[in-house]
Amino acid sequence: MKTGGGHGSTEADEQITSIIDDPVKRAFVVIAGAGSGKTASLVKALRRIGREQGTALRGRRRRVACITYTNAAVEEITARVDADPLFHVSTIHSFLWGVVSPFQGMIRAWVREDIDRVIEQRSPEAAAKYVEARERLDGHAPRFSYQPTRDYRKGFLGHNEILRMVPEMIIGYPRLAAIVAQSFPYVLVDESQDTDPRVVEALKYVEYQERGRFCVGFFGDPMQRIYLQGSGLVTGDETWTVIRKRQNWRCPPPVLRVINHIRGQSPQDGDLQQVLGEEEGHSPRPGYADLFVLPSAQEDDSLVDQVRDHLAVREGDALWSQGTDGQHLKILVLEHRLAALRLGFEDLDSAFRKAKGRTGEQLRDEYIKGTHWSLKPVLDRLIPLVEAVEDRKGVAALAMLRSFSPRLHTFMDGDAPAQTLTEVKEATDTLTGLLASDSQEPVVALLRYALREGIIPLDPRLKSHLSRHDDFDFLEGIRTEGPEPDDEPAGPTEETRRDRLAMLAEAMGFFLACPAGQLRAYHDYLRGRSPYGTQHGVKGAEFERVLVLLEDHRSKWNKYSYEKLLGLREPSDADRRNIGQEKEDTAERTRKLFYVACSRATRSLAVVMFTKDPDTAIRRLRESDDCPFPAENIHGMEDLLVRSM
Ligand SMILES: Nc1ncnc2c1ncn2[C@@H]1O[C@H](COP(=O)(O)OP(=O)(O)OP(=O)(O)O)[C@@H](O)[C@H]1O
Repeated sequence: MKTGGGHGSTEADEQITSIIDDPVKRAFVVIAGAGSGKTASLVKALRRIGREQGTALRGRRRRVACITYTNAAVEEITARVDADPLFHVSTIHSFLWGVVSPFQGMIRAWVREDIDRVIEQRSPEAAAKYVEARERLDGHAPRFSYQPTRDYRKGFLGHNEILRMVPEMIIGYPRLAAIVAQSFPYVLVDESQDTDPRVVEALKYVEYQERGRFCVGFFGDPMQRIYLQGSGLVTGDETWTVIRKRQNWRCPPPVLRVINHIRGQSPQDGDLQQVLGEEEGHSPRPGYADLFVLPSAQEDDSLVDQVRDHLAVREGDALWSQGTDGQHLKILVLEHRLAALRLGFEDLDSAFRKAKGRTGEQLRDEYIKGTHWSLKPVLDRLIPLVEAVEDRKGVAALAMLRSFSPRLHTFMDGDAPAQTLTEVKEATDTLTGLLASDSQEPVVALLRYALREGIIPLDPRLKSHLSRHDDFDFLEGIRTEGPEPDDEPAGPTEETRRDRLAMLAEAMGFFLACPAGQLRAYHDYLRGRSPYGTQHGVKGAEFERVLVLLEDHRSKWNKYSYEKLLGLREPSDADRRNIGQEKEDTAERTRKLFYVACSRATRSLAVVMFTKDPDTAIRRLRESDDCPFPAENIHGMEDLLVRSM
C-alpha cells in the first residue's frame, strides 16, 4: 500500500506555490496522473498557505477549505496538516451544508419548491407524504438538518438534496457566493474528477463573481473519473492556470509505457503523458507488463492459474503463484459478482442482488460495503469471535463475549448459575463448526443457534424474517439491540412501502438460506484478505503484482467492453451516437477503468484477456497501433511456459 510521506517539491508544486502566494487570488487546475502524488501536492499547498498567510487569515476569522471525496481522505489530510483548525477539511456534503445551514429561511423556500415539484410529478398515492410535508412546512417553520436520505416531514434533507440545493442557492444568490469567498478565501478540491459537476459549476461561479478575492484549486485526474456522476476534466477561462504534474513515482518503465499509451488515446487525458519520477540516488524499479490472450471457452480458472505459474517461473517470483492473501498480488475483476463466483460466495452475492429499484440499489450498496444490518451480527460479531477461537485467542474471545453476549451479561450481573460460563464456551465451539469455511448449514440455523444460546442480541429488523422459519418461538422476550424496522429512512422513491417490504423479505429469504460458510469467504474479501478486488474498488491503492482480468463474456455489464476498447469488436449504434455528440462511449468508459487498473502496479502487471478466437485477436492486437502492449509482450496459450507441468 501507499507510503505517503514528505517528498521533495516538483515543478508542479512550485507553480502551485506561486499561485497561492500571489496577493491577487486566482483559480487553477492540477492535472495529476496516476501515482503522481496528488495528495502530497495538495497537502504541500495547504501547509504553504498556513505558513505564509495563516496569521492574517486567523486574524480575520477566515479559513482554508479542503474538500475531499471520502471520510478516510478527510482523516488522512486532517492528520497531515496536524489537525490545525485553520483548515476546514471535509467531504463535499459537509462543506456545502456548513455553507448554507445558517440560512434556514432560504432552505425552507427551496424545500417548498422542491416539494411542489415532486407532487406535480408523482401519482397522488406516491405524493401523499409530500402533501403532508408541505402542510407541516406551511404550518410551522421546521429547522432543517441533513442525513443520508431525505425525509421532509421530519425536517431532513438527504445527500442528493444537498448536491442539488446548495449549488442552486449559490448561483441564485450572489450574496451567498460572496459569503463563501469571505469565509473561505482558499478552496482546494481533491479528486476533482469525481466531484459533482453542479458543485464545480457553483465554485466556478463564486470565482467569477469574486475574482481576485477567491482562490480555488482543483486537483484531479480526468482519466480516473470512473464513476458516472463525476465532472471529469475541470476547465476554466483564460485567467485560470492549468498545471500538469507529470511524474509517476509508482510504476516501473514497462507499466508506465502501457498506461501512457492507454491515456494517449483518450479525449480526457488532460494532455498529459507521464514521465518516470526519479529520486536522486534511486534507479528506476525493474518490472514488466504482459498481455495474455486466452480462450474464453473454459469455465474454471485454470488458465488464470497457468498464467500465474508461468510468471512465477519466468520471473523467478514465487509470489505470482503463491500470493493468495491479498498482500502481494491483486487480481482485478470487473464486477464483485465475478470475485464472489471465484471465492465461492455466489449465493450470498445473488441474494443481495435480486431486488430491483431503489431498494435493490440500497441492498447492493450496503452488501458491497458490508454494512447491511442483516449482515452485521455475523460480520462484526460472530466471525471475529469464531476467528479468535480458531486462533486459540481465548482472552480475546471472552472480551468479545463480554461486550455483546446477553447470556454473559446476565452471568456478570450475578443472575445466572455458575455453569453458564462453560455452556457459553461450548456454544462458541459449536458456532465455530457452524461457521467453518466449508459449512453448508444455512445462515438461518447459525442465527437461530447464536440467538437461542444468548451469544448475540436480536436486531429487531431481523425478527419478522426469522419468524417465518421453524423454531424461533423463543424470540419473544429475548434481548434486542438496534432500531425497529419502521425507523428506517424511506428515501426518495416511487416504491410503496409494501413493495419495499416484499422485496426486502424476498432478499432476506435468500440470505437466510445461504450456506453459512459463504459468509467466511465474503468476510475475507471485504477485509482485503483475498487476492481479488474490483477494477473500480482499487482506485487510489497500489500493489506489487497486478493481474487484470478482461472477461467481457462473463460480465453482465454492457457499460464496459474490453473487446471494443482494443478494437476487437465494433462499436454499437449507441456508441457511435455518443461519439458524435462528444459523450462518453463504451470504449472511453472502459479505457478509464483500464488506466486505473493497470496503473496500480508498483512492480509488475499482467493482463489476461479471454476471448472466443484468441489467435485472430493476437494477430490483430500485434498489428494494431491501438493496443497498449508492444507485440513482443502479447502472448497466447502456446507461450505459457508451464502448461504441461
Ligand atoms: N515527490 C515524490 N518523490 C518520491 N516518491 C513520491 C513522491 N510523491 C509521491 N511519491 C510516491 O509515489 C507513490 C504514488 O503516490 P500517490 O499514491 O500519492 O499518488 P496519487 O497521485 O494519489 O496516485 P493515484 O491517482 O494513482 O491514486 C507513493 O508510493 C508515494 O509515496
